[in-house]
Amino acid sequence: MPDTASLYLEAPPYRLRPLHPDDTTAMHHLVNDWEVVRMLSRPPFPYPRDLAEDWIATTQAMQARGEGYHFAITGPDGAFMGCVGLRIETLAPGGTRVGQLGYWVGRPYWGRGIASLAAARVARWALAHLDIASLRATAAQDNAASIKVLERIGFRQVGTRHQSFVARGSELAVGVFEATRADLDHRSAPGMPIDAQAGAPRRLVLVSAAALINQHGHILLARRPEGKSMAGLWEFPGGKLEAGETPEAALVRELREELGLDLSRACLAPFTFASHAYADFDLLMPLYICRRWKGEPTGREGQKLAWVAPQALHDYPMPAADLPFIPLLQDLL
Ligand SMILES: Nc1nc2c([nH]c(=O)n2[C@H]2C[C@H](O)[C@@H](COP(=O)(O)OP(=O)(O)OP(=O)(O)O)O2)c(=O)[nH]1
Ligand SMILES: [Mg+2]
Repeated sequence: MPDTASLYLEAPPYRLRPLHPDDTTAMHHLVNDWEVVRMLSRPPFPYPRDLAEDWIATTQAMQARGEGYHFAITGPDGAFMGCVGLRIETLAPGGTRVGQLGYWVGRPYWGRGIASLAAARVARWALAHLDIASLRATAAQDNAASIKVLERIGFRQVGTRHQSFVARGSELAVGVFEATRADLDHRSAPGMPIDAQAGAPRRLVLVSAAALINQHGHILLARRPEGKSMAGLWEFPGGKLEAGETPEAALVRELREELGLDLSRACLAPFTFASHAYADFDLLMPLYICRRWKGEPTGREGQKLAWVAPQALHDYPMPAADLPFIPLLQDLL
């Protein structure tokens, strides 16, 4: 299940919301169009109204079971313009969960970048809130518009295969695309040109983080919220040092801002550090152990929190820099 109750998303100037039986007429009208249907794999042409009704019911059932999330794309006036959604699939070997993304926009609304906005919004939402490692999508090789959408929002083509297209009565070659959190992070900074940092010297980012340990020997992890880089990964609470701040002062401030905790620098015991080269910066991050604080940790920035037993740390996907911490914490505890 998503870790947020809200399935009402903004993708300005458009809005996304769960599909509802009242959408049947508008949806049937827009999908029953050869130019739309021929690019979709499953619907036949002509597209009967019953199928629109069934599909809406299916999306509601999938959502209730946590198997998929499908949204109506609506205009500022509430007009129904298309759909975007994903189905969660478990890849056979290893059981990795991925989201299979799909979307379509009705012909009257083509050419406004709606699919890109809506698909990017749902992709970021899904990686931040669902337990999935990455997103997949396919696009027929003759569907240049859809391929452009995927590339624009950060998907990479990882292969090709054949898929049956019912309306066209044949198997067609489709491109298989993938996007990880890192792929989307490089595209998601609003208003920032993708190549803005090309040629700039590498940045060193200093971050202080804490392993808060409770009386049961469990460690507090926080899920990075949507809108931050690496959204959806579980981290040790903390944050960047401000100019002139010591690592301990920064951590005391961050734990107050992020978790509402009151603690003294004397409660922070240096434990180890991470030094990791990310694609676009180098991270240097001391990790402190903390066993005493005042207050009950609460996710003040909307982040989900979890107290995790040392042996379960591997079940919480973490930023690459944190992985060496896991055996060290398991040894300590
Ligand atoms: N806090 C924290 N950050 C981590 C961990 N692992 C890891 O790679 N990082 C990275 C993610 C970010 O690039 C950076 C910390 O940035 P942040 O976004 O939390 O910084 P902040 O709390 O100061 O937040 P902001 O004001 O910059 O939004 O360090 C971790 O375990 N804890
Ligand atoms: Mg932080």
